[in-house]
Amino acid sequence: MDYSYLKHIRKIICIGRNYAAHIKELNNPTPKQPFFFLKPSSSILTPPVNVESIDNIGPENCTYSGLKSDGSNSGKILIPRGVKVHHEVELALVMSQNVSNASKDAFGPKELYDSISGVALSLDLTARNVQDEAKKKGLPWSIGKGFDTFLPISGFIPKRDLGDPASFQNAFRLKCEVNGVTRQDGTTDLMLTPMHEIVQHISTVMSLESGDLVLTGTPAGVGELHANDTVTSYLYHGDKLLTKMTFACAEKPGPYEFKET
Ligand SMILES: O=C([O-])CC(=O)C(=O)O
Ligand SMILES: [Mg+2]
Repeated sequence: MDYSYLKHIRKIICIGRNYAAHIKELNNPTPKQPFFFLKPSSSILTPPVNVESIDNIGPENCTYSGLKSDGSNSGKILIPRGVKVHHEVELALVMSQNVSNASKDAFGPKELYDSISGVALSLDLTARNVQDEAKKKGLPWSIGKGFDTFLPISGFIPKRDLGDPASFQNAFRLKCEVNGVTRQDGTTDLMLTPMHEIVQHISTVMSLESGDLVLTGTPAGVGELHANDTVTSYLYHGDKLLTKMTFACAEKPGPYEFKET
């Protein structure tokens, strides 16, 4: 697995509410235009070297000291005290070109395809009760989305494995299982805003730079993760499994505890 692409990230942009059934399950309003938020690169977590070793990775190793020289940062998903952590499986785009202030008529599926080097499978982990409080109080989502280990992400999948620009939008299926039970299973043809429009829109606000990641929103079925759970996600292109990743969850040691104020 190639994680070296993670060393070139300058920002991680995540689209919210891009699948109708997920909007409905959280009783959220449908956005009139795409909205997005940022996740810090310190939340990156890569899969363990082999799944058999998963039980041997202790949560004691819970301070972040940067990515390893190969771009990896393997470990467990850490559940902060008092936090309801939700899994959100998402397709991530890996940008390979700068896209700045693109206009709608000049940026279609082909331009999107030309501006990425490939994709990755990701989990936009969300501290749902922290986010709920932030929503209620009109505060930012940075805490709810940004804890360490809140961006489990796969190795790089180059675009040569991904068909042509015309079929790209509808080609993927995302799945997430917790302890062997399927929680999320959705296809990218269900996105409310297609990927070329997402990137075009983002670029009118903040320019996308080579290396940036764009997470494209989650399908329905989000749910809670607890310490000792095992979460496995899958990314398919048509019927072909592109990648699969498995993580264990553990309580996060240290001083943080969420209490609604
Ligand atoms: O937290 C949320 O519900 C927004 C979001 O990231 C998504 O829809 O993928
Ligand atoms: Mg999300």
